[in-house]
Parts: sequence; C-alpha cells; structure tokens
Amino acid sequence: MEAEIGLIGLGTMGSNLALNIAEKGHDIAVFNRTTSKTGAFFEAAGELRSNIIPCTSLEEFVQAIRPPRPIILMINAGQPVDDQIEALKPLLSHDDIVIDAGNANFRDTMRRNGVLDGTGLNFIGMGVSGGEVGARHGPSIMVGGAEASYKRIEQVLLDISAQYEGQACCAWLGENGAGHFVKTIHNGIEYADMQMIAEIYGIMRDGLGMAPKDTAPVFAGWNEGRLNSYLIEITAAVLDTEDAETGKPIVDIILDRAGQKGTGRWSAIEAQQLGIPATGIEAAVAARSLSALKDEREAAEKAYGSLGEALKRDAALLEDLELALLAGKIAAYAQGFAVMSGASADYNWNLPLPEIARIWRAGCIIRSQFLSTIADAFEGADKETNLLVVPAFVEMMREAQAGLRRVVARAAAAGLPVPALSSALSYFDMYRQGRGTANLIQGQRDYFGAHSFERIDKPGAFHGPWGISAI
Ligand SMILES: NC(=O)C1=CN([C@@H]2O[C@H](COP(=O)(O)OP(=O)(O)OC[C@H]3O[C@@H](n4cnc5c(N)ncnc54)[C@H](OP(=O)(O)O)[C@@H]3O)[C@@H](O)[C@H]2O)C=CC1
Ligand SMILES: O=C(CO)[C@H](O)[C@H](O)COP(=O)(O)O
Repeated sequence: MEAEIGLIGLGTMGSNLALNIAEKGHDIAVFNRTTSKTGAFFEAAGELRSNIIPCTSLEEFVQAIRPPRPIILMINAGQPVDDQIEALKPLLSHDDIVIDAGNANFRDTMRRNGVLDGTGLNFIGMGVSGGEVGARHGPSIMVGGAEASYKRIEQVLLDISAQYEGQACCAWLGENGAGHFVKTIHNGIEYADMQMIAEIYGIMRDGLGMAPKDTAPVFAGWNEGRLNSYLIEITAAVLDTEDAETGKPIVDIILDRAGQKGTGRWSAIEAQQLGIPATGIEAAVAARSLSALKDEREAAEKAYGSLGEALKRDAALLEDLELALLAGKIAAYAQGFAVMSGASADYNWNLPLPEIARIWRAGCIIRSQFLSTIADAFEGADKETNLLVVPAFVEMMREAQAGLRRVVARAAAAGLPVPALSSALSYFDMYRQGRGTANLIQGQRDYFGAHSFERIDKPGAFHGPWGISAI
C-alpha cells in the first residue's frame, strides 16, 4: 500500500487528525519522533489500521507516500518545525508539499515559504482549530500558501473538516502566511472571549458569592440564547464538574494561573504593528500574564486587603451580565476582524472575511451562531467596515451596551477586576465619539515637539502660539 498523505507528530492533535484522515478513507503514513508512540498509536487505531502505515524512520515514512507527497507536520511550533523540514528536505522530491498544521507564527511561515521557494518543494501554512475532539471528528481549517498546492490536498481537507449545515469549515484564505495569520487572530479572539467569560464568573463568585454549581446553570441558560457558543457550553460544563479526589468543584481546585503558548500575544503584537486597536485581545493577554504573577498578587492582597465587595444579586444583574458578555463579544470580534482586514491590505492577501466567519461556525474553539451574523454582515460590505457600524450589530450593541456599562461600573465600584470588559466598553465609547480628546494630545505634541496639528476649519499643518522657542 502507498499512502495518499503523510503526517508527522502523533501528539494530541496529530494522532487525532491522522485517525480522522484514515476514517475518511484516505491512506495515511505516520511518523513520530518518539517511535514508541507510533506503535501505541497504531495498536489503538482499531479497524482504521487498514488505512494507516506506521513508520519508524523518516526514510521509511517518505517512501511510504505516493509522490508528489503531501506531508502534514503536527508538531510543536518554532524550531522543531525548522528542524523537521531540514531533516525531510534531502528525502523529498520535486513537487512534494510540506504542510505545517501547528500554531506557527505567520512570520515564520512566510520565512519558510521563502526558504523553500525555488527548491521544487511547496509549503503550506495551515491553521487547525478544534482541540483534540475537533481534530478527530472535524476541525476548522484555515489554509495559506499557493492555491495550486491547496487544490492538490483540498479533497482530504474538505473530507476531514467540520461541517456547518452541509458546508465544510475549511478554506484557502490566501498566499503565504495568510492561514496562520487568521489562525493567530482566531486564537486572539479566543483569548478575549475566554477572559470576558472569566470576568463574568469572577463577578458571580466574588461579587455575588455564587457557588460553581449555581453559576453553571446560568451559563447553560445563556447557551440557549444569543450567547450560544462552544466556549459558553464548556464553561457551564467546567463549572459543573467535581474533582474526583476531593469532591469539591474542580474549578475551585484549579490554580488561578493561566498558560499561554504565544498566539494571543502575537495577535496583540500584530494589531499594534498594524496600528489597529485590539484592546480586548491585549487586555486578555495582559490578564493571563497577570494571572501568572500569583506570588506577587498574594503579597499585594495582603498589602491592600481584599477589595471585592458584595453585590446585590437580582435578576436584573444576571441579565446585565449576559448583555455585558454580548457587548464585549461584539467589540472583540469587531477588533479581530478589523485586524484581519488591516493585515489583508498590508500583505496583499485579500482575506475573504465572510468566508473566515463561515469556516469558524463549526469545528473551532470560538464556534458560535454569532459568526453567521458576522458572515452576513461582511457579505457585500467593504473589507474596512467595522462590525460596530453594521446595522445588525448596531441594533445589538444599542441594547447590550447599557448592560455592559452597568456591569463595568458596578464591578469597578466593588473592586472586581474586569479588564477585558472595561476595555471593550472604552473601545466602544471612543469608537462612537465623533469628537474625541486627541485635539489636546495634538496640542501637547506640538507644544513640546513642534509636531504640528491640523485645524478643524481649514486644511494644512499648523503650529500653536505657545510662545516658546528653542533659540
Ligand atoms: N492542543 C490543541 O488544542 C491544539 C494545538 N495546536 C497546535 O498543534 C501543534 C501540536 O500540538 P499538540 O498536538 O497539542 O502537542 P503535543 O505536545 O501533544 O504533541 C507534540 C508533538 O510534536 C512532536 N515534537 C515535538 N518536538 C519535536 C521535534 N523537535 N521534532 C519532531 N517532533 C517533535 C512530539 O513528538 P514526541 O512524541 O517525540 O515528543 C509530538 O508528536 C502545536 O503547534 C500546537 O500549538 C493547534 C490547535 C489546537
Ligand atoms: O490553538 C488552540 C486552540 O484554538 C490551542 O489549544 C492553543 O494551545 C491555545 O492557546 P493557548 O495554549 O495559548 O491558550
């Protein structure tokens, strides 16, 4: 048997993706650096074994794939990908395609594209989202690279991806690093979504004194409404789960220190590079970094005392919490899509924003019904359109912003931290303020640095009558 495709890296994602590919009837060769894992994987593959060729050396692996070979790398991002490509290069032949399916920084993807350009080998940077269950049963797949290379692997990808109402959640999004850029922003939005949910949980726990088992049904209820999404669904599940060892709610046992592997931070960095505000993502990344300062936070709590004050629990507050999440979500998605729109212009990717929203509706971590409304909003609209001015979102935001405002105000007064929610509110308030306060900043800049300013009543560059001179 010769395999149609190969996959290197049988960790959480790779092993599940390989089983998914095999299950869809595509013969696949697999290889893992630690070869004992390959044997264990093959043993556990059951009846799918007939579609899998387990290989214990790279040479055997490459030989097992029918040329021209598509080879998926599902390994740790960064140096391991460079090393793996280098190890593969002498074994590959003209027209083979190396597909990096990990969470690569898109700048690395562009560099790798450049390095392989002209060697006869092709390179695809492919974002995959959905965690282990998604990888096994249908992830969302964001592809970047030469379209001709994508076309050669399209059928396999369409077969393994999630389906939303009969449409595959997989698309070619543009040349070069486009796929990994979109996956990075997906994760940035994921960070913002998760942080805002955590802030609402914090208000419930520390402001309202609710036990996890009382908060779970609230999230579960919201999941039946406009907030319906995978992240809200799993929030309810996490809050409702007990620790087997202690019998306590598992969320009370988990240390309050969040990990981060880089994609959220890259999203914030790229937004800053492009000069596009992504305050929700930035706040979420900063919040994870602050969460890591556990010892410092404990010391500061001793110095200042615990600030959290009881809030009065009433139905109106719970309704406001739901509205606050909705408003915060609209702001975060508006920012994420604005960053993609800016990058699309900067890198000449022509990113299909409605298509991106469509392929995020199933399979990925931020999947939600909300993305259908976003897809519709971008259909036929200018790429530069901010979601906040699209009629469907104006309507939602008009209703939800009051709840967000009340929640942020009450949380601030009670000393409960809501950095992502409050950044969403400030972004919204600044975005919809026709005359802002940057006139004063321009005055200050001109005062100290002769940077000049524009006037509201005539064109040109002007200096103020500050009465100062360096001479
Ligand atoms: N987990 C998730 O939810 C998601 C992860 N991703 C991304 O997918 C990629 C894989 O993640 P995941 O499966 O979770 O990670 P795991 O830690 O479960 O697996 C990592 C895999 O990479 C291999 N590997 C690590 N270093 C090297 C190296 N230097 N050379 C060759 N192989 C190496 C490991 O081999 P060995 O067994 O020998 O250590 C293992 O097969 C990452 O880029 C991750 O960011 C993307 C979407 C979701
Ligand atoms: O890509 C993913 C989900 O979409 C991965 O789970 C990723 O690891 C999440 O990022 P982080 O580990 O930084 O929270």
